[in-house]
Amino acid sequence: MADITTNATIHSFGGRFLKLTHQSSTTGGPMNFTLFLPAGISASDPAPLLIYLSGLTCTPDNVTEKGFLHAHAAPLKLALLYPDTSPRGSDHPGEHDAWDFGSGASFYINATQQPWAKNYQMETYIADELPDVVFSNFKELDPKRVSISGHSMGGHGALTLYLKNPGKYQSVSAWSPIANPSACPWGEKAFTGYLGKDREEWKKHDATELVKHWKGPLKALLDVGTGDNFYKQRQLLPENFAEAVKATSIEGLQLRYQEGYDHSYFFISTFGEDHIKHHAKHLGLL
Ligand SMILES: N[C@@H](CCC(=O)N[C@@H](CS)C(=O)NCC(=O)O)C(=O)O
Repeated sequence: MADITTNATIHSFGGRFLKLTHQSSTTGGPMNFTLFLPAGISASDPAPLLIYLSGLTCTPDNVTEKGFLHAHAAPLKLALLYPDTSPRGSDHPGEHDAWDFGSGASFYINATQQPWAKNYQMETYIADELPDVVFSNFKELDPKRVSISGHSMGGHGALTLYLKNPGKYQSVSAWSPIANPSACPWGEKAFTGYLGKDREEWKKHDATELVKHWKGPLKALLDVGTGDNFYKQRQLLPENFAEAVKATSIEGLQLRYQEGYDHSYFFISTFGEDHIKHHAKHLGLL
């Protein structure tokens, strides 16, 4: 593990969290991520991997400490990868001033506008570089069985990476995803800053637009809380995604509205078991 630093090893539910840092060639600096390795996996019996992309303001610690996804993943021998939400080593003008843009708010896209284009290359980082680093260093993980999930901005990341890369992920799930970023204030701000003003470019990074071109079943589980203030403020727009799917012949979307639940990790942890089982089924564990 020459190019990865282990900052902490934490035992939980029979497995281990590894809090790790590596030097990324894609983002040009140090990147943190956390890996959960269940007990009883080995190079001869490798575990599939579920990637979880976090939401605005988060580091890998929020889900590690409050998501409890690993409690359900451990007995199924499903490994979990929690990447960071943006590069951390830079200091562009305004990068740390707002909680919904810049650090902690990459939107998991490759920025084309300066200065962000220099290192906010999170799509390539999450889709290509980080899995390569993980699978080359952890032979107890199976590179052929990978699924993706996320929360809020991370739900947008999970849906768009799944839709942009047919066959790369076995299944997708999201809690409270930003499902139509071109049409909500968070997405408009981020896409203008990272991609510029051309709304045609935005469509390439918007799940509600991308899904119109999807072929085959979706293998998607989405949960949204009806008590979520960001849902009420029309930042998430899952209904637009559902309408886009309905206009096609695509099957396999499970969109559930959970009465009274908010945007927090109380919501994520409550439905974590359902999401883990959804992925476990598509990854051949159930
Ligand atoms: N900072 C924002 C809230 C940001 C927020 O809710 N972030 C979500 C993701 S979109 C989150 O998971 N926050 C971290 C946490 O709850 O642990 C505010 O004050 O309204």
